[in-house]
Amino acid sequence: MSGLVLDGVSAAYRDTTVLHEVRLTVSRGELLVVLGPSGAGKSTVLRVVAGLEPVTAGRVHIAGRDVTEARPGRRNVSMVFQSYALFPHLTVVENIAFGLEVRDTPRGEARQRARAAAETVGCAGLLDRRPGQLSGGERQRVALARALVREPDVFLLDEPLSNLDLALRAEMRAELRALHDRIGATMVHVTHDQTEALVLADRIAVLRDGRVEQVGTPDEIWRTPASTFVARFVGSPAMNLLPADGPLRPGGEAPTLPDEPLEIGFRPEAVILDAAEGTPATVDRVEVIGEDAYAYLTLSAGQPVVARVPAVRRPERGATVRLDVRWADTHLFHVASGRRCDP
Ligand SMILES: Nc1ncnc2c1ncn2[C@@H]1O[C@H](COP(=O)(O)OP(=O)(O)OP(=O)(O)O)[C@@H](O)[C@H]1O
Repeated sequence: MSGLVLDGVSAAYRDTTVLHEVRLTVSRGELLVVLGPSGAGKSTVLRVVAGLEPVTAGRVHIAGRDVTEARPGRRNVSMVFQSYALFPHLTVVENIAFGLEVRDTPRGEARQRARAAAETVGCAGLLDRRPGQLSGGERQRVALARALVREPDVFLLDEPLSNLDLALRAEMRAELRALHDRIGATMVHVTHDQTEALVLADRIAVLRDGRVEQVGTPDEIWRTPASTFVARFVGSPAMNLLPADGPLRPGGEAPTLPDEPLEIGFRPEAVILDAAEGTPATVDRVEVIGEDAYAYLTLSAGQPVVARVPAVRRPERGATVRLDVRWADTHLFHVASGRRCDP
């Protein structure tokens, strides 16, 4: 059974449509990450599911129930925000229990369930503190416990890790995944961070200008990006894209190409730098990050290419190198539509 279905959902702020017929199905117990750049409409997807914004077209189903017209309080979803939105004057246990108490759960029971939720997310030692006395990571746990305690049909997480520093973010990411696996909850997690999406998700929905560009497992998104947009958005540095009739002729067995303008995509790690028969390129800049180096090159016709090489074998700035890439490591896209071409 589906945990959540968005069936052709459109939404608008005043006269501006920001979601265009979004179709998404999240299975019960699945963790779907909605990934996209700023302004793509990610938060609006969550707000529509939570009932905080009306739809202008389409239907929303939660746990098999059509909730398109239902008020937020009747949807049984919990939302976790980037800002945590904890009440500063309440203690941790009061913050967690709050949502139950306003729904008339007897106080004793609410507190007991709050303690159990705090236990689940690892903040049981903080129950009597107030939010001002907590670190960012601890506040995040409390916000998660508060969402958890209501046993919602769907968890909606809006960039919940983006206020944390890099190390804590990686740690909380792993914990969030473990929490998901433990409680088997249906979750929709919004982020613009592709690493977070690749690590966390069962499936990723890439959103662009209010439209779903591709939905797939992290592996599918990485290995068979459906468009140049997805290809460039997922991966850092971004995938290289060159005209197929340009100077770079990949090596190995060539596919039969359709007779229309195409782009060849290949990731920085697919570039071979010291190929005997390769295409000449100039090294503009080299960045070393630990064991890896990224060489920023320009081909003779002026196109930029990024190559990842072991730091110990990095070329010198200003040097001329010969680069190659194997057909097997390339992706093809139609220039006109930007969509993937699988010849
Ligand atoms: N209350 C509002 N009134 C008018 N326009 C809005 C409102 N909220 C968002 N928008 C617009 O709707 C579009 C989608 O916004 P949304 O917040 O859903 O994007 P997002 O992908 O979550 O972005 P971010 O990653 O920056 O949070 C943007 O163009 C934004 O400017």
